[in-house]
Amino acid sequence: MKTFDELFAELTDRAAERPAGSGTVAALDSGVHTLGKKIIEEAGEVWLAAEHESADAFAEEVSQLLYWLQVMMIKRGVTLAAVYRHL
Ligand SMILES: N=c1c2ncn([C@@H]3O[C@H](COP(=O)(O)OP(=O)(O)OP(=O)(O)O)[C@@H](O)[C@H]3O)c2ncn1[C@@H]1O[C@H](COP(=O)(O)O)[C@@H](O)[C@H]1O
Repeated sequence: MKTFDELFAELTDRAAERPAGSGTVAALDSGVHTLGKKIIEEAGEVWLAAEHESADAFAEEVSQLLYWLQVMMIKRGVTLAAVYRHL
């Protein structure tokens, strides 16, 4: 288990070190347009899970949406602090 901030740190390392086989590296290389479509897809899955699935299945979909949002943040060079400023 990891926190939101811990995942962001891990993904930031992946972006810097670019280890072979990292799905995050491949996702970053796919570009903002592709990442945007993935975020929309995952958001849809969150919505459907909220309406039709268990709490645990819903939580899993939320975790995936958070992952893809973090990948987009890293792609755009946006830090957690920049986001937290708006909360
Ligand atoms: N938390 C995640 C995470 N959440 C979601 N995903 C990706 O998002 C996809 C979402 O699954 P779906 O079922 O919606 O999509 P799918 O249709 O099965 O998958 P696709 O065919 O669309 O890729 C997963 O298949 C993963 O590719 C994640 N990929 C990685 N992580 C974590 O990120 C860290 C770095 O991972 P790597 O870069 O792969 O080393 C590790 O701690 C991982 O656990």
